[in-house]
Amino acid sequence: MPATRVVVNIPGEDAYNVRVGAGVLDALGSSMRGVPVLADARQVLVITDANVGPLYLARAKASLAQAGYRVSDICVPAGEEAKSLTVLGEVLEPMAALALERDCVVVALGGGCVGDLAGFAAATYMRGVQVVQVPTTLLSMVDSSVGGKTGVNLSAGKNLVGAFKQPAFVCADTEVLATLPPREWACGCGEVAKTALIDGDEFFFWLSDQASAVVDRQPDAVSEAIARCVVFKADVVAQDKTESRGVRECLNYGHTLAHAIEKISGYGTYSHGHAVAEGMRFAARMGMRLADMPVELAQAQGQLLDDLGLPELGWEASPAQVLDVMKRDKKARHGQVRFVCLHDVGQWRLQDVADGVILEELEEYFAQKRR
Ligand SMILES: NC(=O)c1ccc[n+]([C@@H]2O[C@H](COP(=O)([O-])OP(=O)(O)OC[C@H]3O[C@@H](n4cnc5c(N)ncnc54)[C@H](O)[C@@H]3O)[C@@H](O)[C@H]2O)c1
Ligand SMILES: O=C(O)C(=O)C[C@@H](O)[C@H](O)[C@H](O)COP(=O)(O)O
Ligand SMILES: [Zn+2]
Repeated sequence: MPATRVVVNIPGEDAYNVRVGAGVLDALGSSMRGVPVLADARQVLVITDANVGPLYLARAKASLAQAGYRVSDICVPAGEEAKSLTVLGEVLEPMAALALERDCVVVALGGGCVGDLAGFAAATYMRGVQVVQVPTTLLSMVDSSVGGKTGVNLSAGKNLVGAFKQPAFVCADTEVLATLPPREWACGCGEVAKTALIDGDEFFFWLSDQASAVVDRQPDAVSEAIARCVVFKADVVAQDKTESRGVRECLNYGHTLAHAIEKISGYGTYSHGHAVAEGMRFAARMGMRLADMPVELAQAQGQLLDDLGLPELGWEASPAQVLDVMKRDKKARHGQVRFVCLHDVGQWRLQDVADGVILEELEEYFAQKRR
């Protein structure tokens, strides 16, 4: 299957390409030379993690060196451990020690954790240098590498510090997905399902039909799922780059509970995508109670998640603690938690939910798990 290209054209930003295809990693350097803001750069810093580095760093570096870049690299811990202020410091100090100048380029080679950390390092080093995202997980190809949200976690909650920093280029080599463990595959499917549900009927029915092909990693289905997600996300971000116009919040469907699950259970216990899937199931409770979500839609969503290998999670916490963490969510206003609720596929609204209602629904949700 030939590589595909999606152009992300956000007002006020340089347009950038998302290149998706088998083997595109080997053309990373030459592709970057074709991007005007990267063409004259000399220094490249590749940031990767302890799992991805041994698998793909040599290939990335060879391609970059062949294109004439002087390449250094830094390896960070795998997973959420990398998304901390401590690790951010452990990246920024060596950047200065390497004497990287303002025209250097940071290349994020890894999943969403590397991408969020490296993007934030690029946003802050010398007040901002270019970043190229090279996503290596399904989740990062369908979601995190595009749109410019970067950042790290605080002990109070997920992604509580960060910056909007659009990449100059995104290089998604679908071949590297072959080494992705099954848990991480399902995790990516969580964000694919989210995107289909907020996009509309066409994507939702396609995904419902193709769920087993996606689970089995059939190349055509996987490439199509990635392309559909990127096209949709690019359109949303182009309308609302900084989530300030009431459009981008849709990408947060399922995330109100998801981020609470991730924080309370200890980052990394449940993957982000599994938490998002659970969060969509919980958001359906809110949707049915407060936002005209038909029960049939909640059932269809549940079926899709089951079919994608995302069963309900067996986690538990005190409702009061969950509510407390939810109040740190970036969608909350004046202490009021707000959920993205669906009233049809592709039709959503941001719903204020009273504390008492959240507590009641959490009680019932946990009670149902115990039955
Ligand atoms: N910025 C955004 O818009 C955005 C969007 C969605 C999610 N996120 C964030 O992304 C993070 C999750 O990203 P993720 O699911 O990619 O997790 P991740 O980065 O932790 O990667 C998952 C695991 O797979 C390993 N891995 C990565 N690529 C591999 C490969 N090709 N072969 C073998 N192993 C590989 C990693 O080392 C890690 O252990 C969360 O922190 C989430 O908050 C950000
Ligand atoms: O790009 C966005 O916008 C998203 O909300 C995508 C989400 O999948 C992603 O998890 C994001 O990091 C969540 O953002 P946050 O602002 O709630 O931290
Ligand atoms: Zn997410």
